[in-house]
Amino acid sequence: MAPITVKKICCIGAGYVGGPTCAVIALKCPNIQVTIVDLNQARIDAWNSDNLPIYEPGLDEVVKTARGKNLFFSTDVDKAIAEADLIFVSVNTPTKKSGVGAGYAADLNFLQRATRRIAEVSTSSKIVVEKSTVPCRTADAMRTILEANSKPGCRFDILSNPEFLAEGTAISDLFAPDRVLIGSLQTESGKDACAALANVYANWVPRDRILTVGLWSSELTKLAANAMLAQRISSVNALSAICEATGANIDEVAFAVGKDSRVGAKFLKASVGFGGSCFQKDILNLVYLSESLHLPEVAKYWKAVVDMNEYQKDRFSRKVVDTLFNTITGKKIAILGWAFKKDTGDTRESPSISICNHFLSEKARVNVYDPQVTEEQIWLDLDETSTNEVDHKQHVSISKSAIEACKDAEAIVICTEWDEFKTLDWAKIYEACPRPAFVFDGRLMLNRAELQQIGFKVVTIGSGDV
Ligand SMILES: NC(=O)C1=CN([C@@H]2O[C@H](COP(=O)(O)OP(=O)(O)OC[C@H]3O[C@@H](n4cnc5c(N)ncnc54)[C@H](O)[C@@H]3O)[C@@H](O)[C@H]2O)C=CC1
Ligand SMILES: O=C(O)[C@H]1O[C@H](OP(=O)(O)OP(=O)(O)OC[C@H]2O[C@@H](n3ccc(=O)[nH]c3=O)[C@H](O)[C@@H]2O)[C@H](O)[C@@H](O)[C@@H]1O
Repeated sequence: MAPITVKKICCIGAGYVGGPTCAVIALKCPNIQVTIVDLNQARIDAWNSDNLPIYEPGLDEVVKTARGKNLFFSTDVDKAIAEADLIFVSVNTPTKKSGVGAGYAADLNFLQRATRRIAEVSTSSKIVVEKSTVPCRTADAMRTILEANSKPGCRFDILSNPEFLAEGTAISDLFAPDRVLIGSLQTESGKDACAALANVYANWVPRDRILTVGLWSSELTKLAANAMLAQRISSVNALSAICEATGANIDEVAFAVGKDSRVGAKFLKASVGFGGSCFQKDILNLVYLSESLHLPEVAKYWKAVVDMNEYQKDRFSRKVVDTLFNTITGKKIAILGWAFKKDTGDTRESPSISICNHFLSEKARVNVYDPQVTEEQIWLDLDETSTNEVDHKQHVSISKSAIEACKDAEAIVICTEWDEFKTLDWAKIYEACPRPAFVFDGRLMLNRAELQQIGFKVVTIGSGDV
């Protein structure tokens, strides 16, 4: 059979993954027409405007270069499916909120609806690519749905092509990925489909970085990669508690441990805990999968990574209260950073939300500043997570600058590692704070000695003295 040449791509889901990933494909493959579709009209309108729906360094330039040439954003899902020869399914797969597996299993409703739509509107054969993160063997369910609903003469080859980009560095990750992983059935047509997708990536990714494996290995690799990354953070955060109790310093410990080339230096930064839409969701998904496979010890092992993360967020919040002489009632606390990490406006599962809610339960007055997160989003996050113990509308205010947020604050709590916090005029901030003035560095990012020199009492994750 002649090799399949992909000419038209449709991406279902214009979110944090579908948008940047397929915009980069369009940029790097001028001969392929890429249409990114979504049911959410507001999101598509934003993709078609000067104000893109997500903040990601370098994304504006990519979109502006390709949009209108070979990159299109639309709500006409059916038309884009019908025209495409390859379809990425890049819809959300959140943790299930109710029913069997609630709190653990992935909710595959969006994925299944998109799959059903592909079957219903396709009049020609398609390569269907799982881009969303899914439990192992989801491709089986997709195949069953596609085959049961397809028209005569349409065949569907299903590939798994999980995405490894991290938010904040999505564009550089997509330009130069460590690897691209493609899983397929090891049948002739499965391998042909795999080769067709590999040829798309080969427009800019070196061949030796394009890994081709079996479908189930590919699906499981994505969950495994996130679980192992998160495990490193929980490990270093667990050690940070020992450091605080012994006077050891977690940055020194992590640096020395990471010098062992078998361990490696990356992803060993102690923090207030990991956030983001995926680590927790994907580990819980792995826990559920392990339990379904009657592997309770394996489930328990991975669950501990999430438990340690909850412990770290709670431990940090308690430490703030303890240090402020066991009460923060009525005290003003500045939270610097609301996004789950720097260089993104994404707040999903951000540790700042849990930490703020902890302070609110102690009836503190909280002032929040983040350079990228909108006021509307901060209120939405608090509305969604409020326990109704305290009226957050009365106790929280949102500032337009870090300096404004810190004015009159008895404690300044760094939750996100935005670069601008390093270069703030800390002496000026100190002047506007009541004494004693505390800085809680939840990201180990500030120069402790300089702050102490100014007069601040400094408390950091993973080191002993105040
Ligand atoms: N956010 C990230 O950094 C990464 C996410 N992933 C995975 O990628 C998947 C997508 O994640 P995000 O892009 O963050 O989600 P998202 O929530 O930002 O975007 C998903 C989009 O799909 C749309 N959608 C849902 N059902 C649809 C349908 N039937 N037809 C058309 N559009 C539909 C939604 O309206 C939404 O705009 C998830 O499985 C996630 O685990 C993987 C790697 C990185
Ligand atoms: O599947 C996904 O969604 C993605 O999840 C993560 O990417 P992301 O969540 O965007 O960001 P990370 O850089 O991994 O950070 C996650 C959280 O861990 C925290 N973190 C990270 C590294 C570290 O050393 N310490 C630490 O606390 C970050 O501050 C953040 O809250 C993975 O890094 C990506 O490879 C993966 O594709």
